[in-house]
Amino acid sequence: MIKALDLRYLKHFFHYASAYKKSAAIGLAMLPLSIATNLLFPWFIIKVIDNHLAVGVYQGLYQLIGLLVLVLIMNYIADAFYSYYLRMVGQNAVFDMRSALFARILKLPRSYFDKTPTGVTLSRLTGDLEAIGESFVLGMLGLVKDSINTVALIIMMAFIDWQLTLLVVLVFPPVLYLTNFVRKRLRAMYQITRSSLAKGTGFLQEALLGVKTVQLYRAEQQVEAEFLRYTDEFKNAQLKTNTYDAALFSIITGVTSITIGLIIWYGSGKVLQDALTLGVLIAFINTLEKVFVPLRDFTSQIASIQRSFAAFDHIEELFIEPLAEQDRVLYSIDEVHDKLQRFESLEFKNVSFRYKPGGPLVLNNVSFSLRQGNQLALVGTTGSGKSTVMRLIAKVYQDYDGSILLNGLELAQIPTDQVTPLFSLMQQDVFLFEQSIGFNIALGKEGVGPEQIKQAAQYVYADDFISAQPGGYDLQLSSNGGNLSAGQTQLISFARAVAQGGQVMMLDEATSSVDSVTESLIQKAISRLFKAKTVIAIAHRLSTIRDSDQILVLHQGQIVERGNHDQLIAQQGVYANLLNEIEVTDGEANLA
Ligand SMILES: Nc1ncnc2c1ncn2[C@@H]1O[C@H](COP(=O)(O)OP(=O)(O)OP(=O)(O)O)[C@@H](O)[C@H]1O
Repeated sequence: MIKALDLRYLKHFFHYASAYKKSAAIGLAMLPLSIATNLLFPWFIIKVIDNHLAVGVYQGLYQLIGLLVLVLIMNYIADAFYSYYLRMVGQNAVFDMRSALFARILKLPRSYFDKTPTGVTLSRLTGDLEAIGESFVLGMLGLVKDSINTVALIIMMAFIDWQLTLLVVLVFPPVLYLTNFVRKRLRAMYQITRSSLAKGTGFLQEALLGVKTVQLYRAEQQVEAEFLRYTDEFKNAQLKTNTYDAALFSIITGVTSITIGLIIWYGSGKVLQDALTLGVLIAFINTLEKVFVPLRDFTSQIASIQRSFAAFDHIEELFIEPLAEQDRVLYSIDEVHDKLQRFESLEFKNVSFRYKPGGPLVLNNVSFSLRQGNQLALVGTTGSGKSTVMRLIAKVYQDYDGSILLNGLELAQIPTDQVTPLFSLMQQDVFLFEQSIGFNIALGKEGVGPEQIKQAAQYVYADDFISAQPGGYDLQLSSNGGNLSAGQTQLISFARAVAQGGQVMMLDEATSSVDSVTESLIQKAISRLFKAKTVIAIAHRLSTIRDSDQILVLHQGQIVERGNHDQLIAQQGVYANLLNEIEVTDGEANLA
């Protein structure tokens, strides 16, 4: 009943469960005990009725009942241990799977995050894994125990009376056919519920992250309507699955009742003809309940397992999503380690790039070079490809055409962890975690102590404002630096880049204007960096551009002009036009 495809999904689950073999062994060892004690029960009924009650012999009856109670207690204990240990294994496996998946997600390439909404990934790690922990583990435990119990009980019933057993067994094929029929529809429905739940969670997360914007623009009703659209999809799919579940449950219950009625009718006739003892008939009816209850439960167990297979589908997608450096031919660390101790040069040779196969060319035949100690500015209209150049250097995307040489080595073939220490990046769209200022400055740099954090902040003139905060470097930031001004956020981003300690500073200058005091601090920090480091800057400030050795003017992914400020002004081309469009703020010019 479980397809080969499904078994492939289970591979990961069993891999993680195999770490808990001991507990699994204890749990499984309880199964034979549970089944044996279960089988003994009808035997006791036959003995009590036929040897004692029906013939009026009380001698030995109490001992028999005592034994019966003992067997029942053992049955309960075996069942409890079976569930406890195997559930523990299941939950531990799910816990380990979540940790492994989270670690894996952190290593996925940016293209994965481009195509997958955050909420979808979030719901994989929460809802889908919970579905596996609950639906799969509990469903499986019940299914395994009930299946073995049912087969054992049927064999025992056949020994007691094969004709009555045949009557029972004849009902099985249509019941199983029906179960399978509904099961297929249920699986499709569970797919829809799980993916609409994921989309809804994604939307919820985005709306909560952007709640300040929603309130500011009075977009509450619009956002609420959108959320209802997602919940409606989920609700409708859920209602359909409930209908299938309920239909299946009542059909099986009906079939059970009819079969029990037939057995009573047929069995009573045999008892009256002395072809069957009363004890056997009562034991038979009692056992029948034990066979049909699991048969009925099979459907809900299977439904539960179906639910988890939809979740396994999603989890498997995460397991097979290629990692950033998977299947790439890389230099060995020994080959490149010594060559990358110092930044010497970076060269783009006819580099072209598209974000998606078949998508538009975002960089088209870009060539330039940068030597140690130089400052390179990238300017151009919005969408011209400036950030893309930075992303390629930072190895955020690696599938470029042409060649990018770092110290003469092909960038795509250098393991990322050998490249990143050379570069420090100051992002325009900085993300600050709800942690201390110190944590945010030292992000990703283990071993950076308070002294170095302070030095980094001093370097970019951020120390004064940080020290003036209540708690100083220990001030806890609210969501994405909500308790800081835009300028302060930029200064922290700047300090973060300096704390990274890279030899090449990549600056993605913010376009948003800040107050004049912060602006002058940023200017001072940039000119300090220009004197000390190799810099690649996406430049919007005229001062940054003017101080650069080389300016590349990008337009629709191509370098249309290059040179220093004076040379480009003299050309009276695109650059000069761009400068004409500048917005003059407080005597300082910014390129839009
Ligand atoms: N993740 C992405 N997936 C697909 N296309 C993208 C992606 N990121 C950027 N683009 C596209 O690539 C082009 C260049 O984008 P890029 O961010 O490099 O421009 P930019 O010059 O830095 O612009 P800006 O000055 O506005 O930041 C744009 O047309 C943009 O729409």
